[in-house]
Amino acid sequence: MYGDTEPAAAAAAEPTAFRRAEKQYKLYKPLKPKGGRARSKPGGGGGGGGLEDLSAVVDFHALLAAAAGGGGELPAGIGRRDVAGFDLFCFLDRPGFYFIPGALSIEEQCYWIRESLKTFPQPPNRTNLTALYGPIFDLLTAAKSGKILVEVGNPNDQERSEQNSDGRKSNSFKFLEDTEIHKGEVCRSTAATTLVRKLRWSTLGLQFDWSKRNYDVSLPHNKIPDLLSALAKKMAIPAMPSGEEFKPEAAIVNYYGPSDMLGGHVDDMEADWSKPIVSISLGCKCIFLLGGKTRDEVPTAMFLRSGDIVLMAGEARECFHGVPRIFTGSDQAEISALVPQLSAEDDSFILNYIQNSRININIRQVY
Ligand SMILES: O=C(O)CCC(=O)C(=O)O
Ligand SMILES: [Fe+2]
Repeated sequence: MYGDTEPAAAAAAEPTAFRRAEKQYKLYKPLKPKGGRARSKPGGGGGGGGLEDLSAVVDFHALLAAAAGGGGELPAGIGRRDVAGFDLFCFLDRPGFYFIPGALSIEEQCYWIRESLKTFPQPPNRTNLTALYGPIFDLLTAAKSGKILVEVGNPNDQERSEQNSDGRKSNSFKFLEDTEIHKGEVCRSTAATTLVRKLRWSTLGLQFDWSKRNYDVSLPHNKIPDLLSALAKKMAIPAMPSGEEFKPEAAIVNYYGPSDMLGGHVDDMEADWSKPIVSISLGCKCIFLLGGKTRDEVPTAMFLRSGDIVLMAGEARECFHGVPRIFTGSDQAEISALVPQLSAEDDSFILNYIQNSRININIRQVY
């Protein structure tokens, strides 16, 4: 997928402006010449190359710092507003898009990072792993204690295998200690730590069905946790039609590893686009692309850092957006402030995870 074409050449070959921007910013792994050692690509950016051109990426925190230093007019097209007591940025040509820099304290960020790994993937919430393994309980606890998810039972064994809702028999999986596994008996096994790394999304509240790209209200679900609901209601205020309160009914939690990206898309499965999507960034810094109503409009690139919140309502709901790039590694991820808060023994797995990952929680009113 990565690493075979120079970014500039790859970008130029793309048919739409959005795809060109995605190619421009995505992570290019070093080229591996046949039979030789990997070498860094000239001008290719990549893991630690540092040669890529990020000068066009809007950096709202740098704008804040410049303003605090008494200088710096805002670049053309960017506004800074006080809306309902929130100090936020917007783009003059993208009504309905709001950027709230540093909306969450370090303590709040750590709380939501822990919840994203510990509570949010718990059944009945579904994750990308559910289709492969069935419901997995206590994944984080299993990962912290080095457990292994093991397939138990034989599809032809009436007693041990379980029935799916469609009547097919399927094996079930359970966590075991390494010492409990008898080689030769095990069909499939995966370390819980690997599964956490493979976690790509989980859904809270009304469950989103990715195959139908719609909400499936018949699926069992819990309501959005009260604290998350309260946070979303508060943060949605600047983008809400006046006098109305945001009703958090569903959330998608995205988990990004170093080379993961989220392709350009529009979130159009909610009934009322006047209500915002409240989108929380946690962990490693990323580039977020905000385009127009077609992929042909050139998107604006901006950095999102841990604790930033983005709101998309009204016309901005119709705009293509995506995440082409995550910055991992201590100098680029910009998460050093989280480290002291996650330095207790019990948090060591989470600290290790978040140093190479970004989590996004986006909360929606569906009806
Ligand atoms: O990760 C992000 O910041 C954006 C996520 C997003 O657009 C989505 O889940 O629909
Ligand atoms: Fe989205």
